[in-house]
Amino acid sequence: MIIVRNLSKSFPPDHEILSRLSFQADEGELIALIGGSGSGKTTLFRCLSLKLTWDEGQYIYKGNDISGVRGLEQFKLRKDWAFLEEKPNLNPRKSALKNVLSGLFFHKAWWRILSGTTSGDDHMTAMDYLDKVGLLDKAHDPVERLSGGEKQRVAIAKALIRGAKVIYADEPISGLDPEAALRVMEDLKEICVKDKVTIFCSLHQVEMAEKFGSRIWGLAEGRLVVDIAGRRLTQHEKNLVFG
Ligand SMILES: Nc1ncnc2c1ncn2[C@@H]1O[C@H](COP(=O)(O)OP(=O)(O)OP(=O)(O)O)[C@@H](O)[C@H]1O
Repeated sequence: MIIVRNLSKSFPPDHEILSRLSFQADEGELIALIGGSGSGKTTLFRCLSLKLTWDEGQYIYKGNDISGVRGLEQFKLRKDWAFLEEKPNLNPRKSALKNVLSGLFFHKAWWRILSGTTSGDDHMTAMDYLDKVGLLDKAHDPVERLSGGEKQRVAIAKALIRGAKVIYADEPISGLDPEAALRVMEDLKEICVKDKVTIFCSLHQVEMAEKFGSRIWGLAEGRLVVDIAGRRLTQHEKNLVFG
């Protein structure tokens, strides 16, 4: 589904962050990305979601070479992708339901956008996605009253209602208590398996990567030093990633 060859990215004046990365990611995979602080995990996700331009490299998505796409083509592609930030990008004063529905903005008829109305079908679909992430009973609560893990799960439901085929989750469980972290990871895993969404998930906790990753990538000094099927890492592999 995604093939990348020789992706490089530097920041001025001469700070190379990603160095000739090559990999493949298939539909329905949960790729757990581990690496020390500053190893380039966020930069990699921002490059893959075309939020950052690439210095070099070839990018194949669903069989099409999208290296260097711009403008409308880039906009269309980005509709396939969702970016989950460590602090979810939600409107705190609006309800969980309204936040999920806002994911449909680009799918709505113009008159519904202007009138601020929602169809019954959209409403039911949003409720279905909230149910999927276990938040049906919080649908009408303002997001500012939800816990960190619940906010993250609202963001997941919003990504799903948009029809995201690929989700970049940048440290989605950072700062969550163990139980909330587990629930977020279980939701992400389930949508990989059931909805065949491909998820890239950066994590600081190696055990979470081992438990949930169908693949584990390790990034160190701009290079992909580990690329294995999900399992316990050997001490040697941990040393490669964390030094
Ligand atoms: N816009 C930018 N301009 C210059 N340098 C940047 C920019 N964005 C990131 N960097 C640098 O790139 C390096 C990698 O940053 P990045 O945020 O990708 O790392 P990370 O692995 O996600 O780190 P962490 O785990 O701490 O979040 C860091 O040294 C950072 O300072």
